[in-house]
Amino acid sequence: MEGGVDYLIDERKKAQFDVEAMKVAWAGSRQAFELSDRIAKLVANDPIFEKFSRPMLGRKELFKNSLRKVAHAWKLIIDLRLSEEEAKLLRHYIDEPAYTDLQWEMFIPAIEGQGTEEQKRKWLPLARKMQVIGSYAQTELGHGSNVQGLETTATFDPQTDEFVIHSPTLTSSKWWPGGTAKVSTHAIVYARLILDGQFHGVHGFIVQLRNLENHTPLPGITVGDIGMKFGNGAYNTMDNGVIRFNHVHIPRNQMLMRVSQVTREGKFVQSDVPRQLLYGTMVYVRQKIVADASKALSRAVCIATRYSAVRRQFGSRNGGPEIQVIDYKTQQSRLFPLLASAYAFRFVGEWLKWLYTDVKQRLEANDFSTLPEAHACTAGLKSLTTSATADGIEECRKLCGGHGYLVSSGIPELFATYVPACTFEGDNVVMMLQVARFLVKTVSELGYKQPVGTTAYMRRVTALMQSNCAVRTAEEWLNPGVVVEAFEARSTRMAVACGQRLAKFENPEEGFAELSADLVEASLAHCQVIVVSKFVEKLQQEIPGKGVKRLLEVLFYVYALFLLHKHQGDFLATGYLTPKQASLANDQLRILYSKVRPNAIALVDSFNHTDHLLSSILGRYDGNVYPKLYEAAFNDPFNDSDIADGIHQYVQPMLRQELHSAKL
Ligand SMILES: CCCCCCCC/C=C\CCC/C=C/C(=O)SCCNC(=O)CCNC(=O)[C@H](O)C(C)(C)COP(=O)(O)OP(=O)(O)OC[C@H]1O[C@@H](n2cnc3c(N)ncnc32)[C@H](O)[C@@H]1OP(=O)(O)O
Ligand SMILES: Cc1cc2nc3c(=O)[nH]c(=O)nc-3n(C[C@H](O)[C@H](O)[C@H](O)COP(=O)(O)OP(=O)(O)OC[C@H]3O[C@@H](n4cnc5c(N)ncnc54)[C@H](O)[C@@H]3O)c2cc1C
Repeated sequence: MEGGVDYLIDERKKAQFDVEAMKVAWAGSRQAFELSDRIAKLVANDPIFEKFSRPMLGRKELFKNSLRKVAHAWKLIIDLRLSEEEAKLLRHYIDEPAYTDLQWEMFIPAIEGQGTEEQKRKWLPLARKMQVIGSYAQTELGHGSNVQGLETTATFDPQTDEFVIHSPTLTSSKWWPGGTAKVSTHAIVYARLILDGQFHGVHGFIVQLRNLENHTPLPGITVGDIGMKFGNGAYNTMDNGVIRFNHVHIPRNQMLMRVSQVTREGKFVQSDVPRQLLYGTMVYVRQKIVADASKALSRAVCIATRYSAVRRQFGSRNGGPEIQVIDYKTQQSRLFPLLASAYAFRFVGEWLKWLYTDVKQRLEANDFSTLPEAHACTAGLKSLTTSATADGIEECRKLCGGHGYLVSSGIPELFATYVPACTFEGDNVVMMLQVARFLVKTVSELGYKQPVGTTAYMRRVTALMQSNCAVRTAEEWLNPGVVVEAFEARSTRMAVACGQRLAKFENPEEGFAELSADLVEASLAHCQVIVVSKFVEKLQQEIPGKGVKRLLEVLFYVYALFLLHKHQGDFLATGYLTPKQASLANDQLRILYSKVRPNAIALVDSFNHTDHLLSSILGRYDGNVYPKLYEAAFNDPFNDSDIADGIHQYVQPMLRQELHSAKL
């Protein structure tokens, strides 16, 4: 048999649940499913959005092609009168990082969150109609994580009622802002506010970068691209830029002034709004990144699962077919936890979106009480989900053996595009240290203040510190209460232990720095409590469709017990579990894998990914892998001719022993 078509047809027949209903559960609602299905097909059927050849293009061609796609998408948005939600889905399915990501996900949200009503009235309509194109210029050559360490200055000139934006050093050059090198006409530039020689913190300023008529940089602005990034194609469709300002004047009313204001006289006015709101755009994007993690992980898992069902190695009996690699327990123990993680991240992403919407409404009404919790959750979950997704994509590559390394598997480009998510919008370790600050504070207040929100479980600190797990059989692990309590006890014990060790330091900041590696582990444990609990909350809702809830329960246990197995050192060291109980959890995990196995293909079909989005021969819906791999090899432009450029010049002289006289 040449291809794998028959394997996937048989696999689909094994499903023990209603795949169409699972698609709805994955999408969140029937309406969400229909919307995204419609937009996915719109993109897949439009030849302008073709992306298979992307990794073969040179940088300039790649970039120009990306500009063409954006322009075509904008035309579709106008012609088809797409809503903002549909337009966002369109960008997602086009699947190409571009300046519009910054426009819609950073520039506009920054003005919405940090601008005054007057500023919003002026700038938002222009930006929403794409009459100005904006980016987010915070990071500099010398500082990214340490925002308070930024060096760009914004000095108020009372004579002209303007700010003077200046890059005083090489390291103050803005470095990384996407969309900036070649496209954006404006940027939100973060700079140190200087009034009458005094520093008043870092603030955001709307700075025009280019002439709107001819697109040339304005006087005093030096701008360019920072160079090729990791991987071919991938993030190289984006023009990440460097900007240097030489005393650039902007009107006073272009400082984003919701948090603090500068008066005509040059006086600094601090409103009741906390200064952390200046970081609000990052909170918004971190939440988006969490919601997006399941999309990226599910793509890789879909490819690896379909291919694992097609691929056969060893074990042929009496000349019969060999074993499908998906039937190897080792393959299942690597693949199925990732499949379960995709579902777990989907549900926690949905919850975080809800949390963010709630916080946003509160902030608009000047209620800042839930901001610290929102910051800790978005920072921690951004770190947890992106690290797990990046590692998961790479694991999927290995699960596909040698063919996974081919660009046509779709995995290398997915990995290269995804992996910077571990760094941008806050380095993942730096983000976990923010969670650690929040946890340390929570633990130190336990005696007199009831923890709320995602730390509410720590109200039961005494029970969680003293009681131990009661599981006696592998079957007893199939109880959501038992599983969640194990995660809560481990997290509480790790956080309290950190708190006790910190208390021994005279200088708390010194202690925090010394114990930071342990604090990051405690923060991860807390974030895992959130993911596990939100999965359970999802299962408590009504989930229609034959067998859908049962399968989601199986995936929940796979996710949680896999984590328990992976981190069993923590569970044992904190004394909540015995080695016997940890081993029983692992026994249960093996049983769960065999429950996932017949449903594996149907579970990845439920993501409803089009072949266009996957852009993968290994992950094709029809499983027709081998003929298509063979065909793609010979369609590669490198195979246009049997004799490659350079053969006559460099190889033939060697073969003929004529290298001494060859012109090299
Ligand atoms: C492939 C995935 C695709 C997903 C698609 C999504 C959309 C795509 C859109 C665009 C593509 C991405 C482009 C990338 C853009 C960028 O990367 S922009 C730059 C991002 N930069 C960062 O994230 C910098 C990280 N650093 C910081 O956030 C901060 O500097 C800090 C590390 C938090 C430290 O700040 P600072 O020194 O000022 O603060 P502290 O003294 O530590 O803390 C003071 C108190 O403030 C609290 N805090 C900090 N941050 C926040 C916040 N954001 N909100 C609320 N509160 C905050 C902190 O906890 C302290 O509180 P405490 O005093 O009570 O302890
Ligand atoms: C593809 C991409 C797109 C980007 N787009 C934008 C954009 O549009 N706009 C923008 O402004 N920026 C953008 N950035 C920049 C990005 O936000 C920063 O790179 C990021 O915030 C990390 O900061 P850094 O580079 O300074 O890392 P660093 O902080 O220098 O990190 C280096 C190492 O130091 C460690 N470290 C740093 N501080 C601490 C600490 N306190 N404790 C322990 N360890 C620490 C980190 O964990 C890391 O291992 C982009 C970056 C990338 C890769």
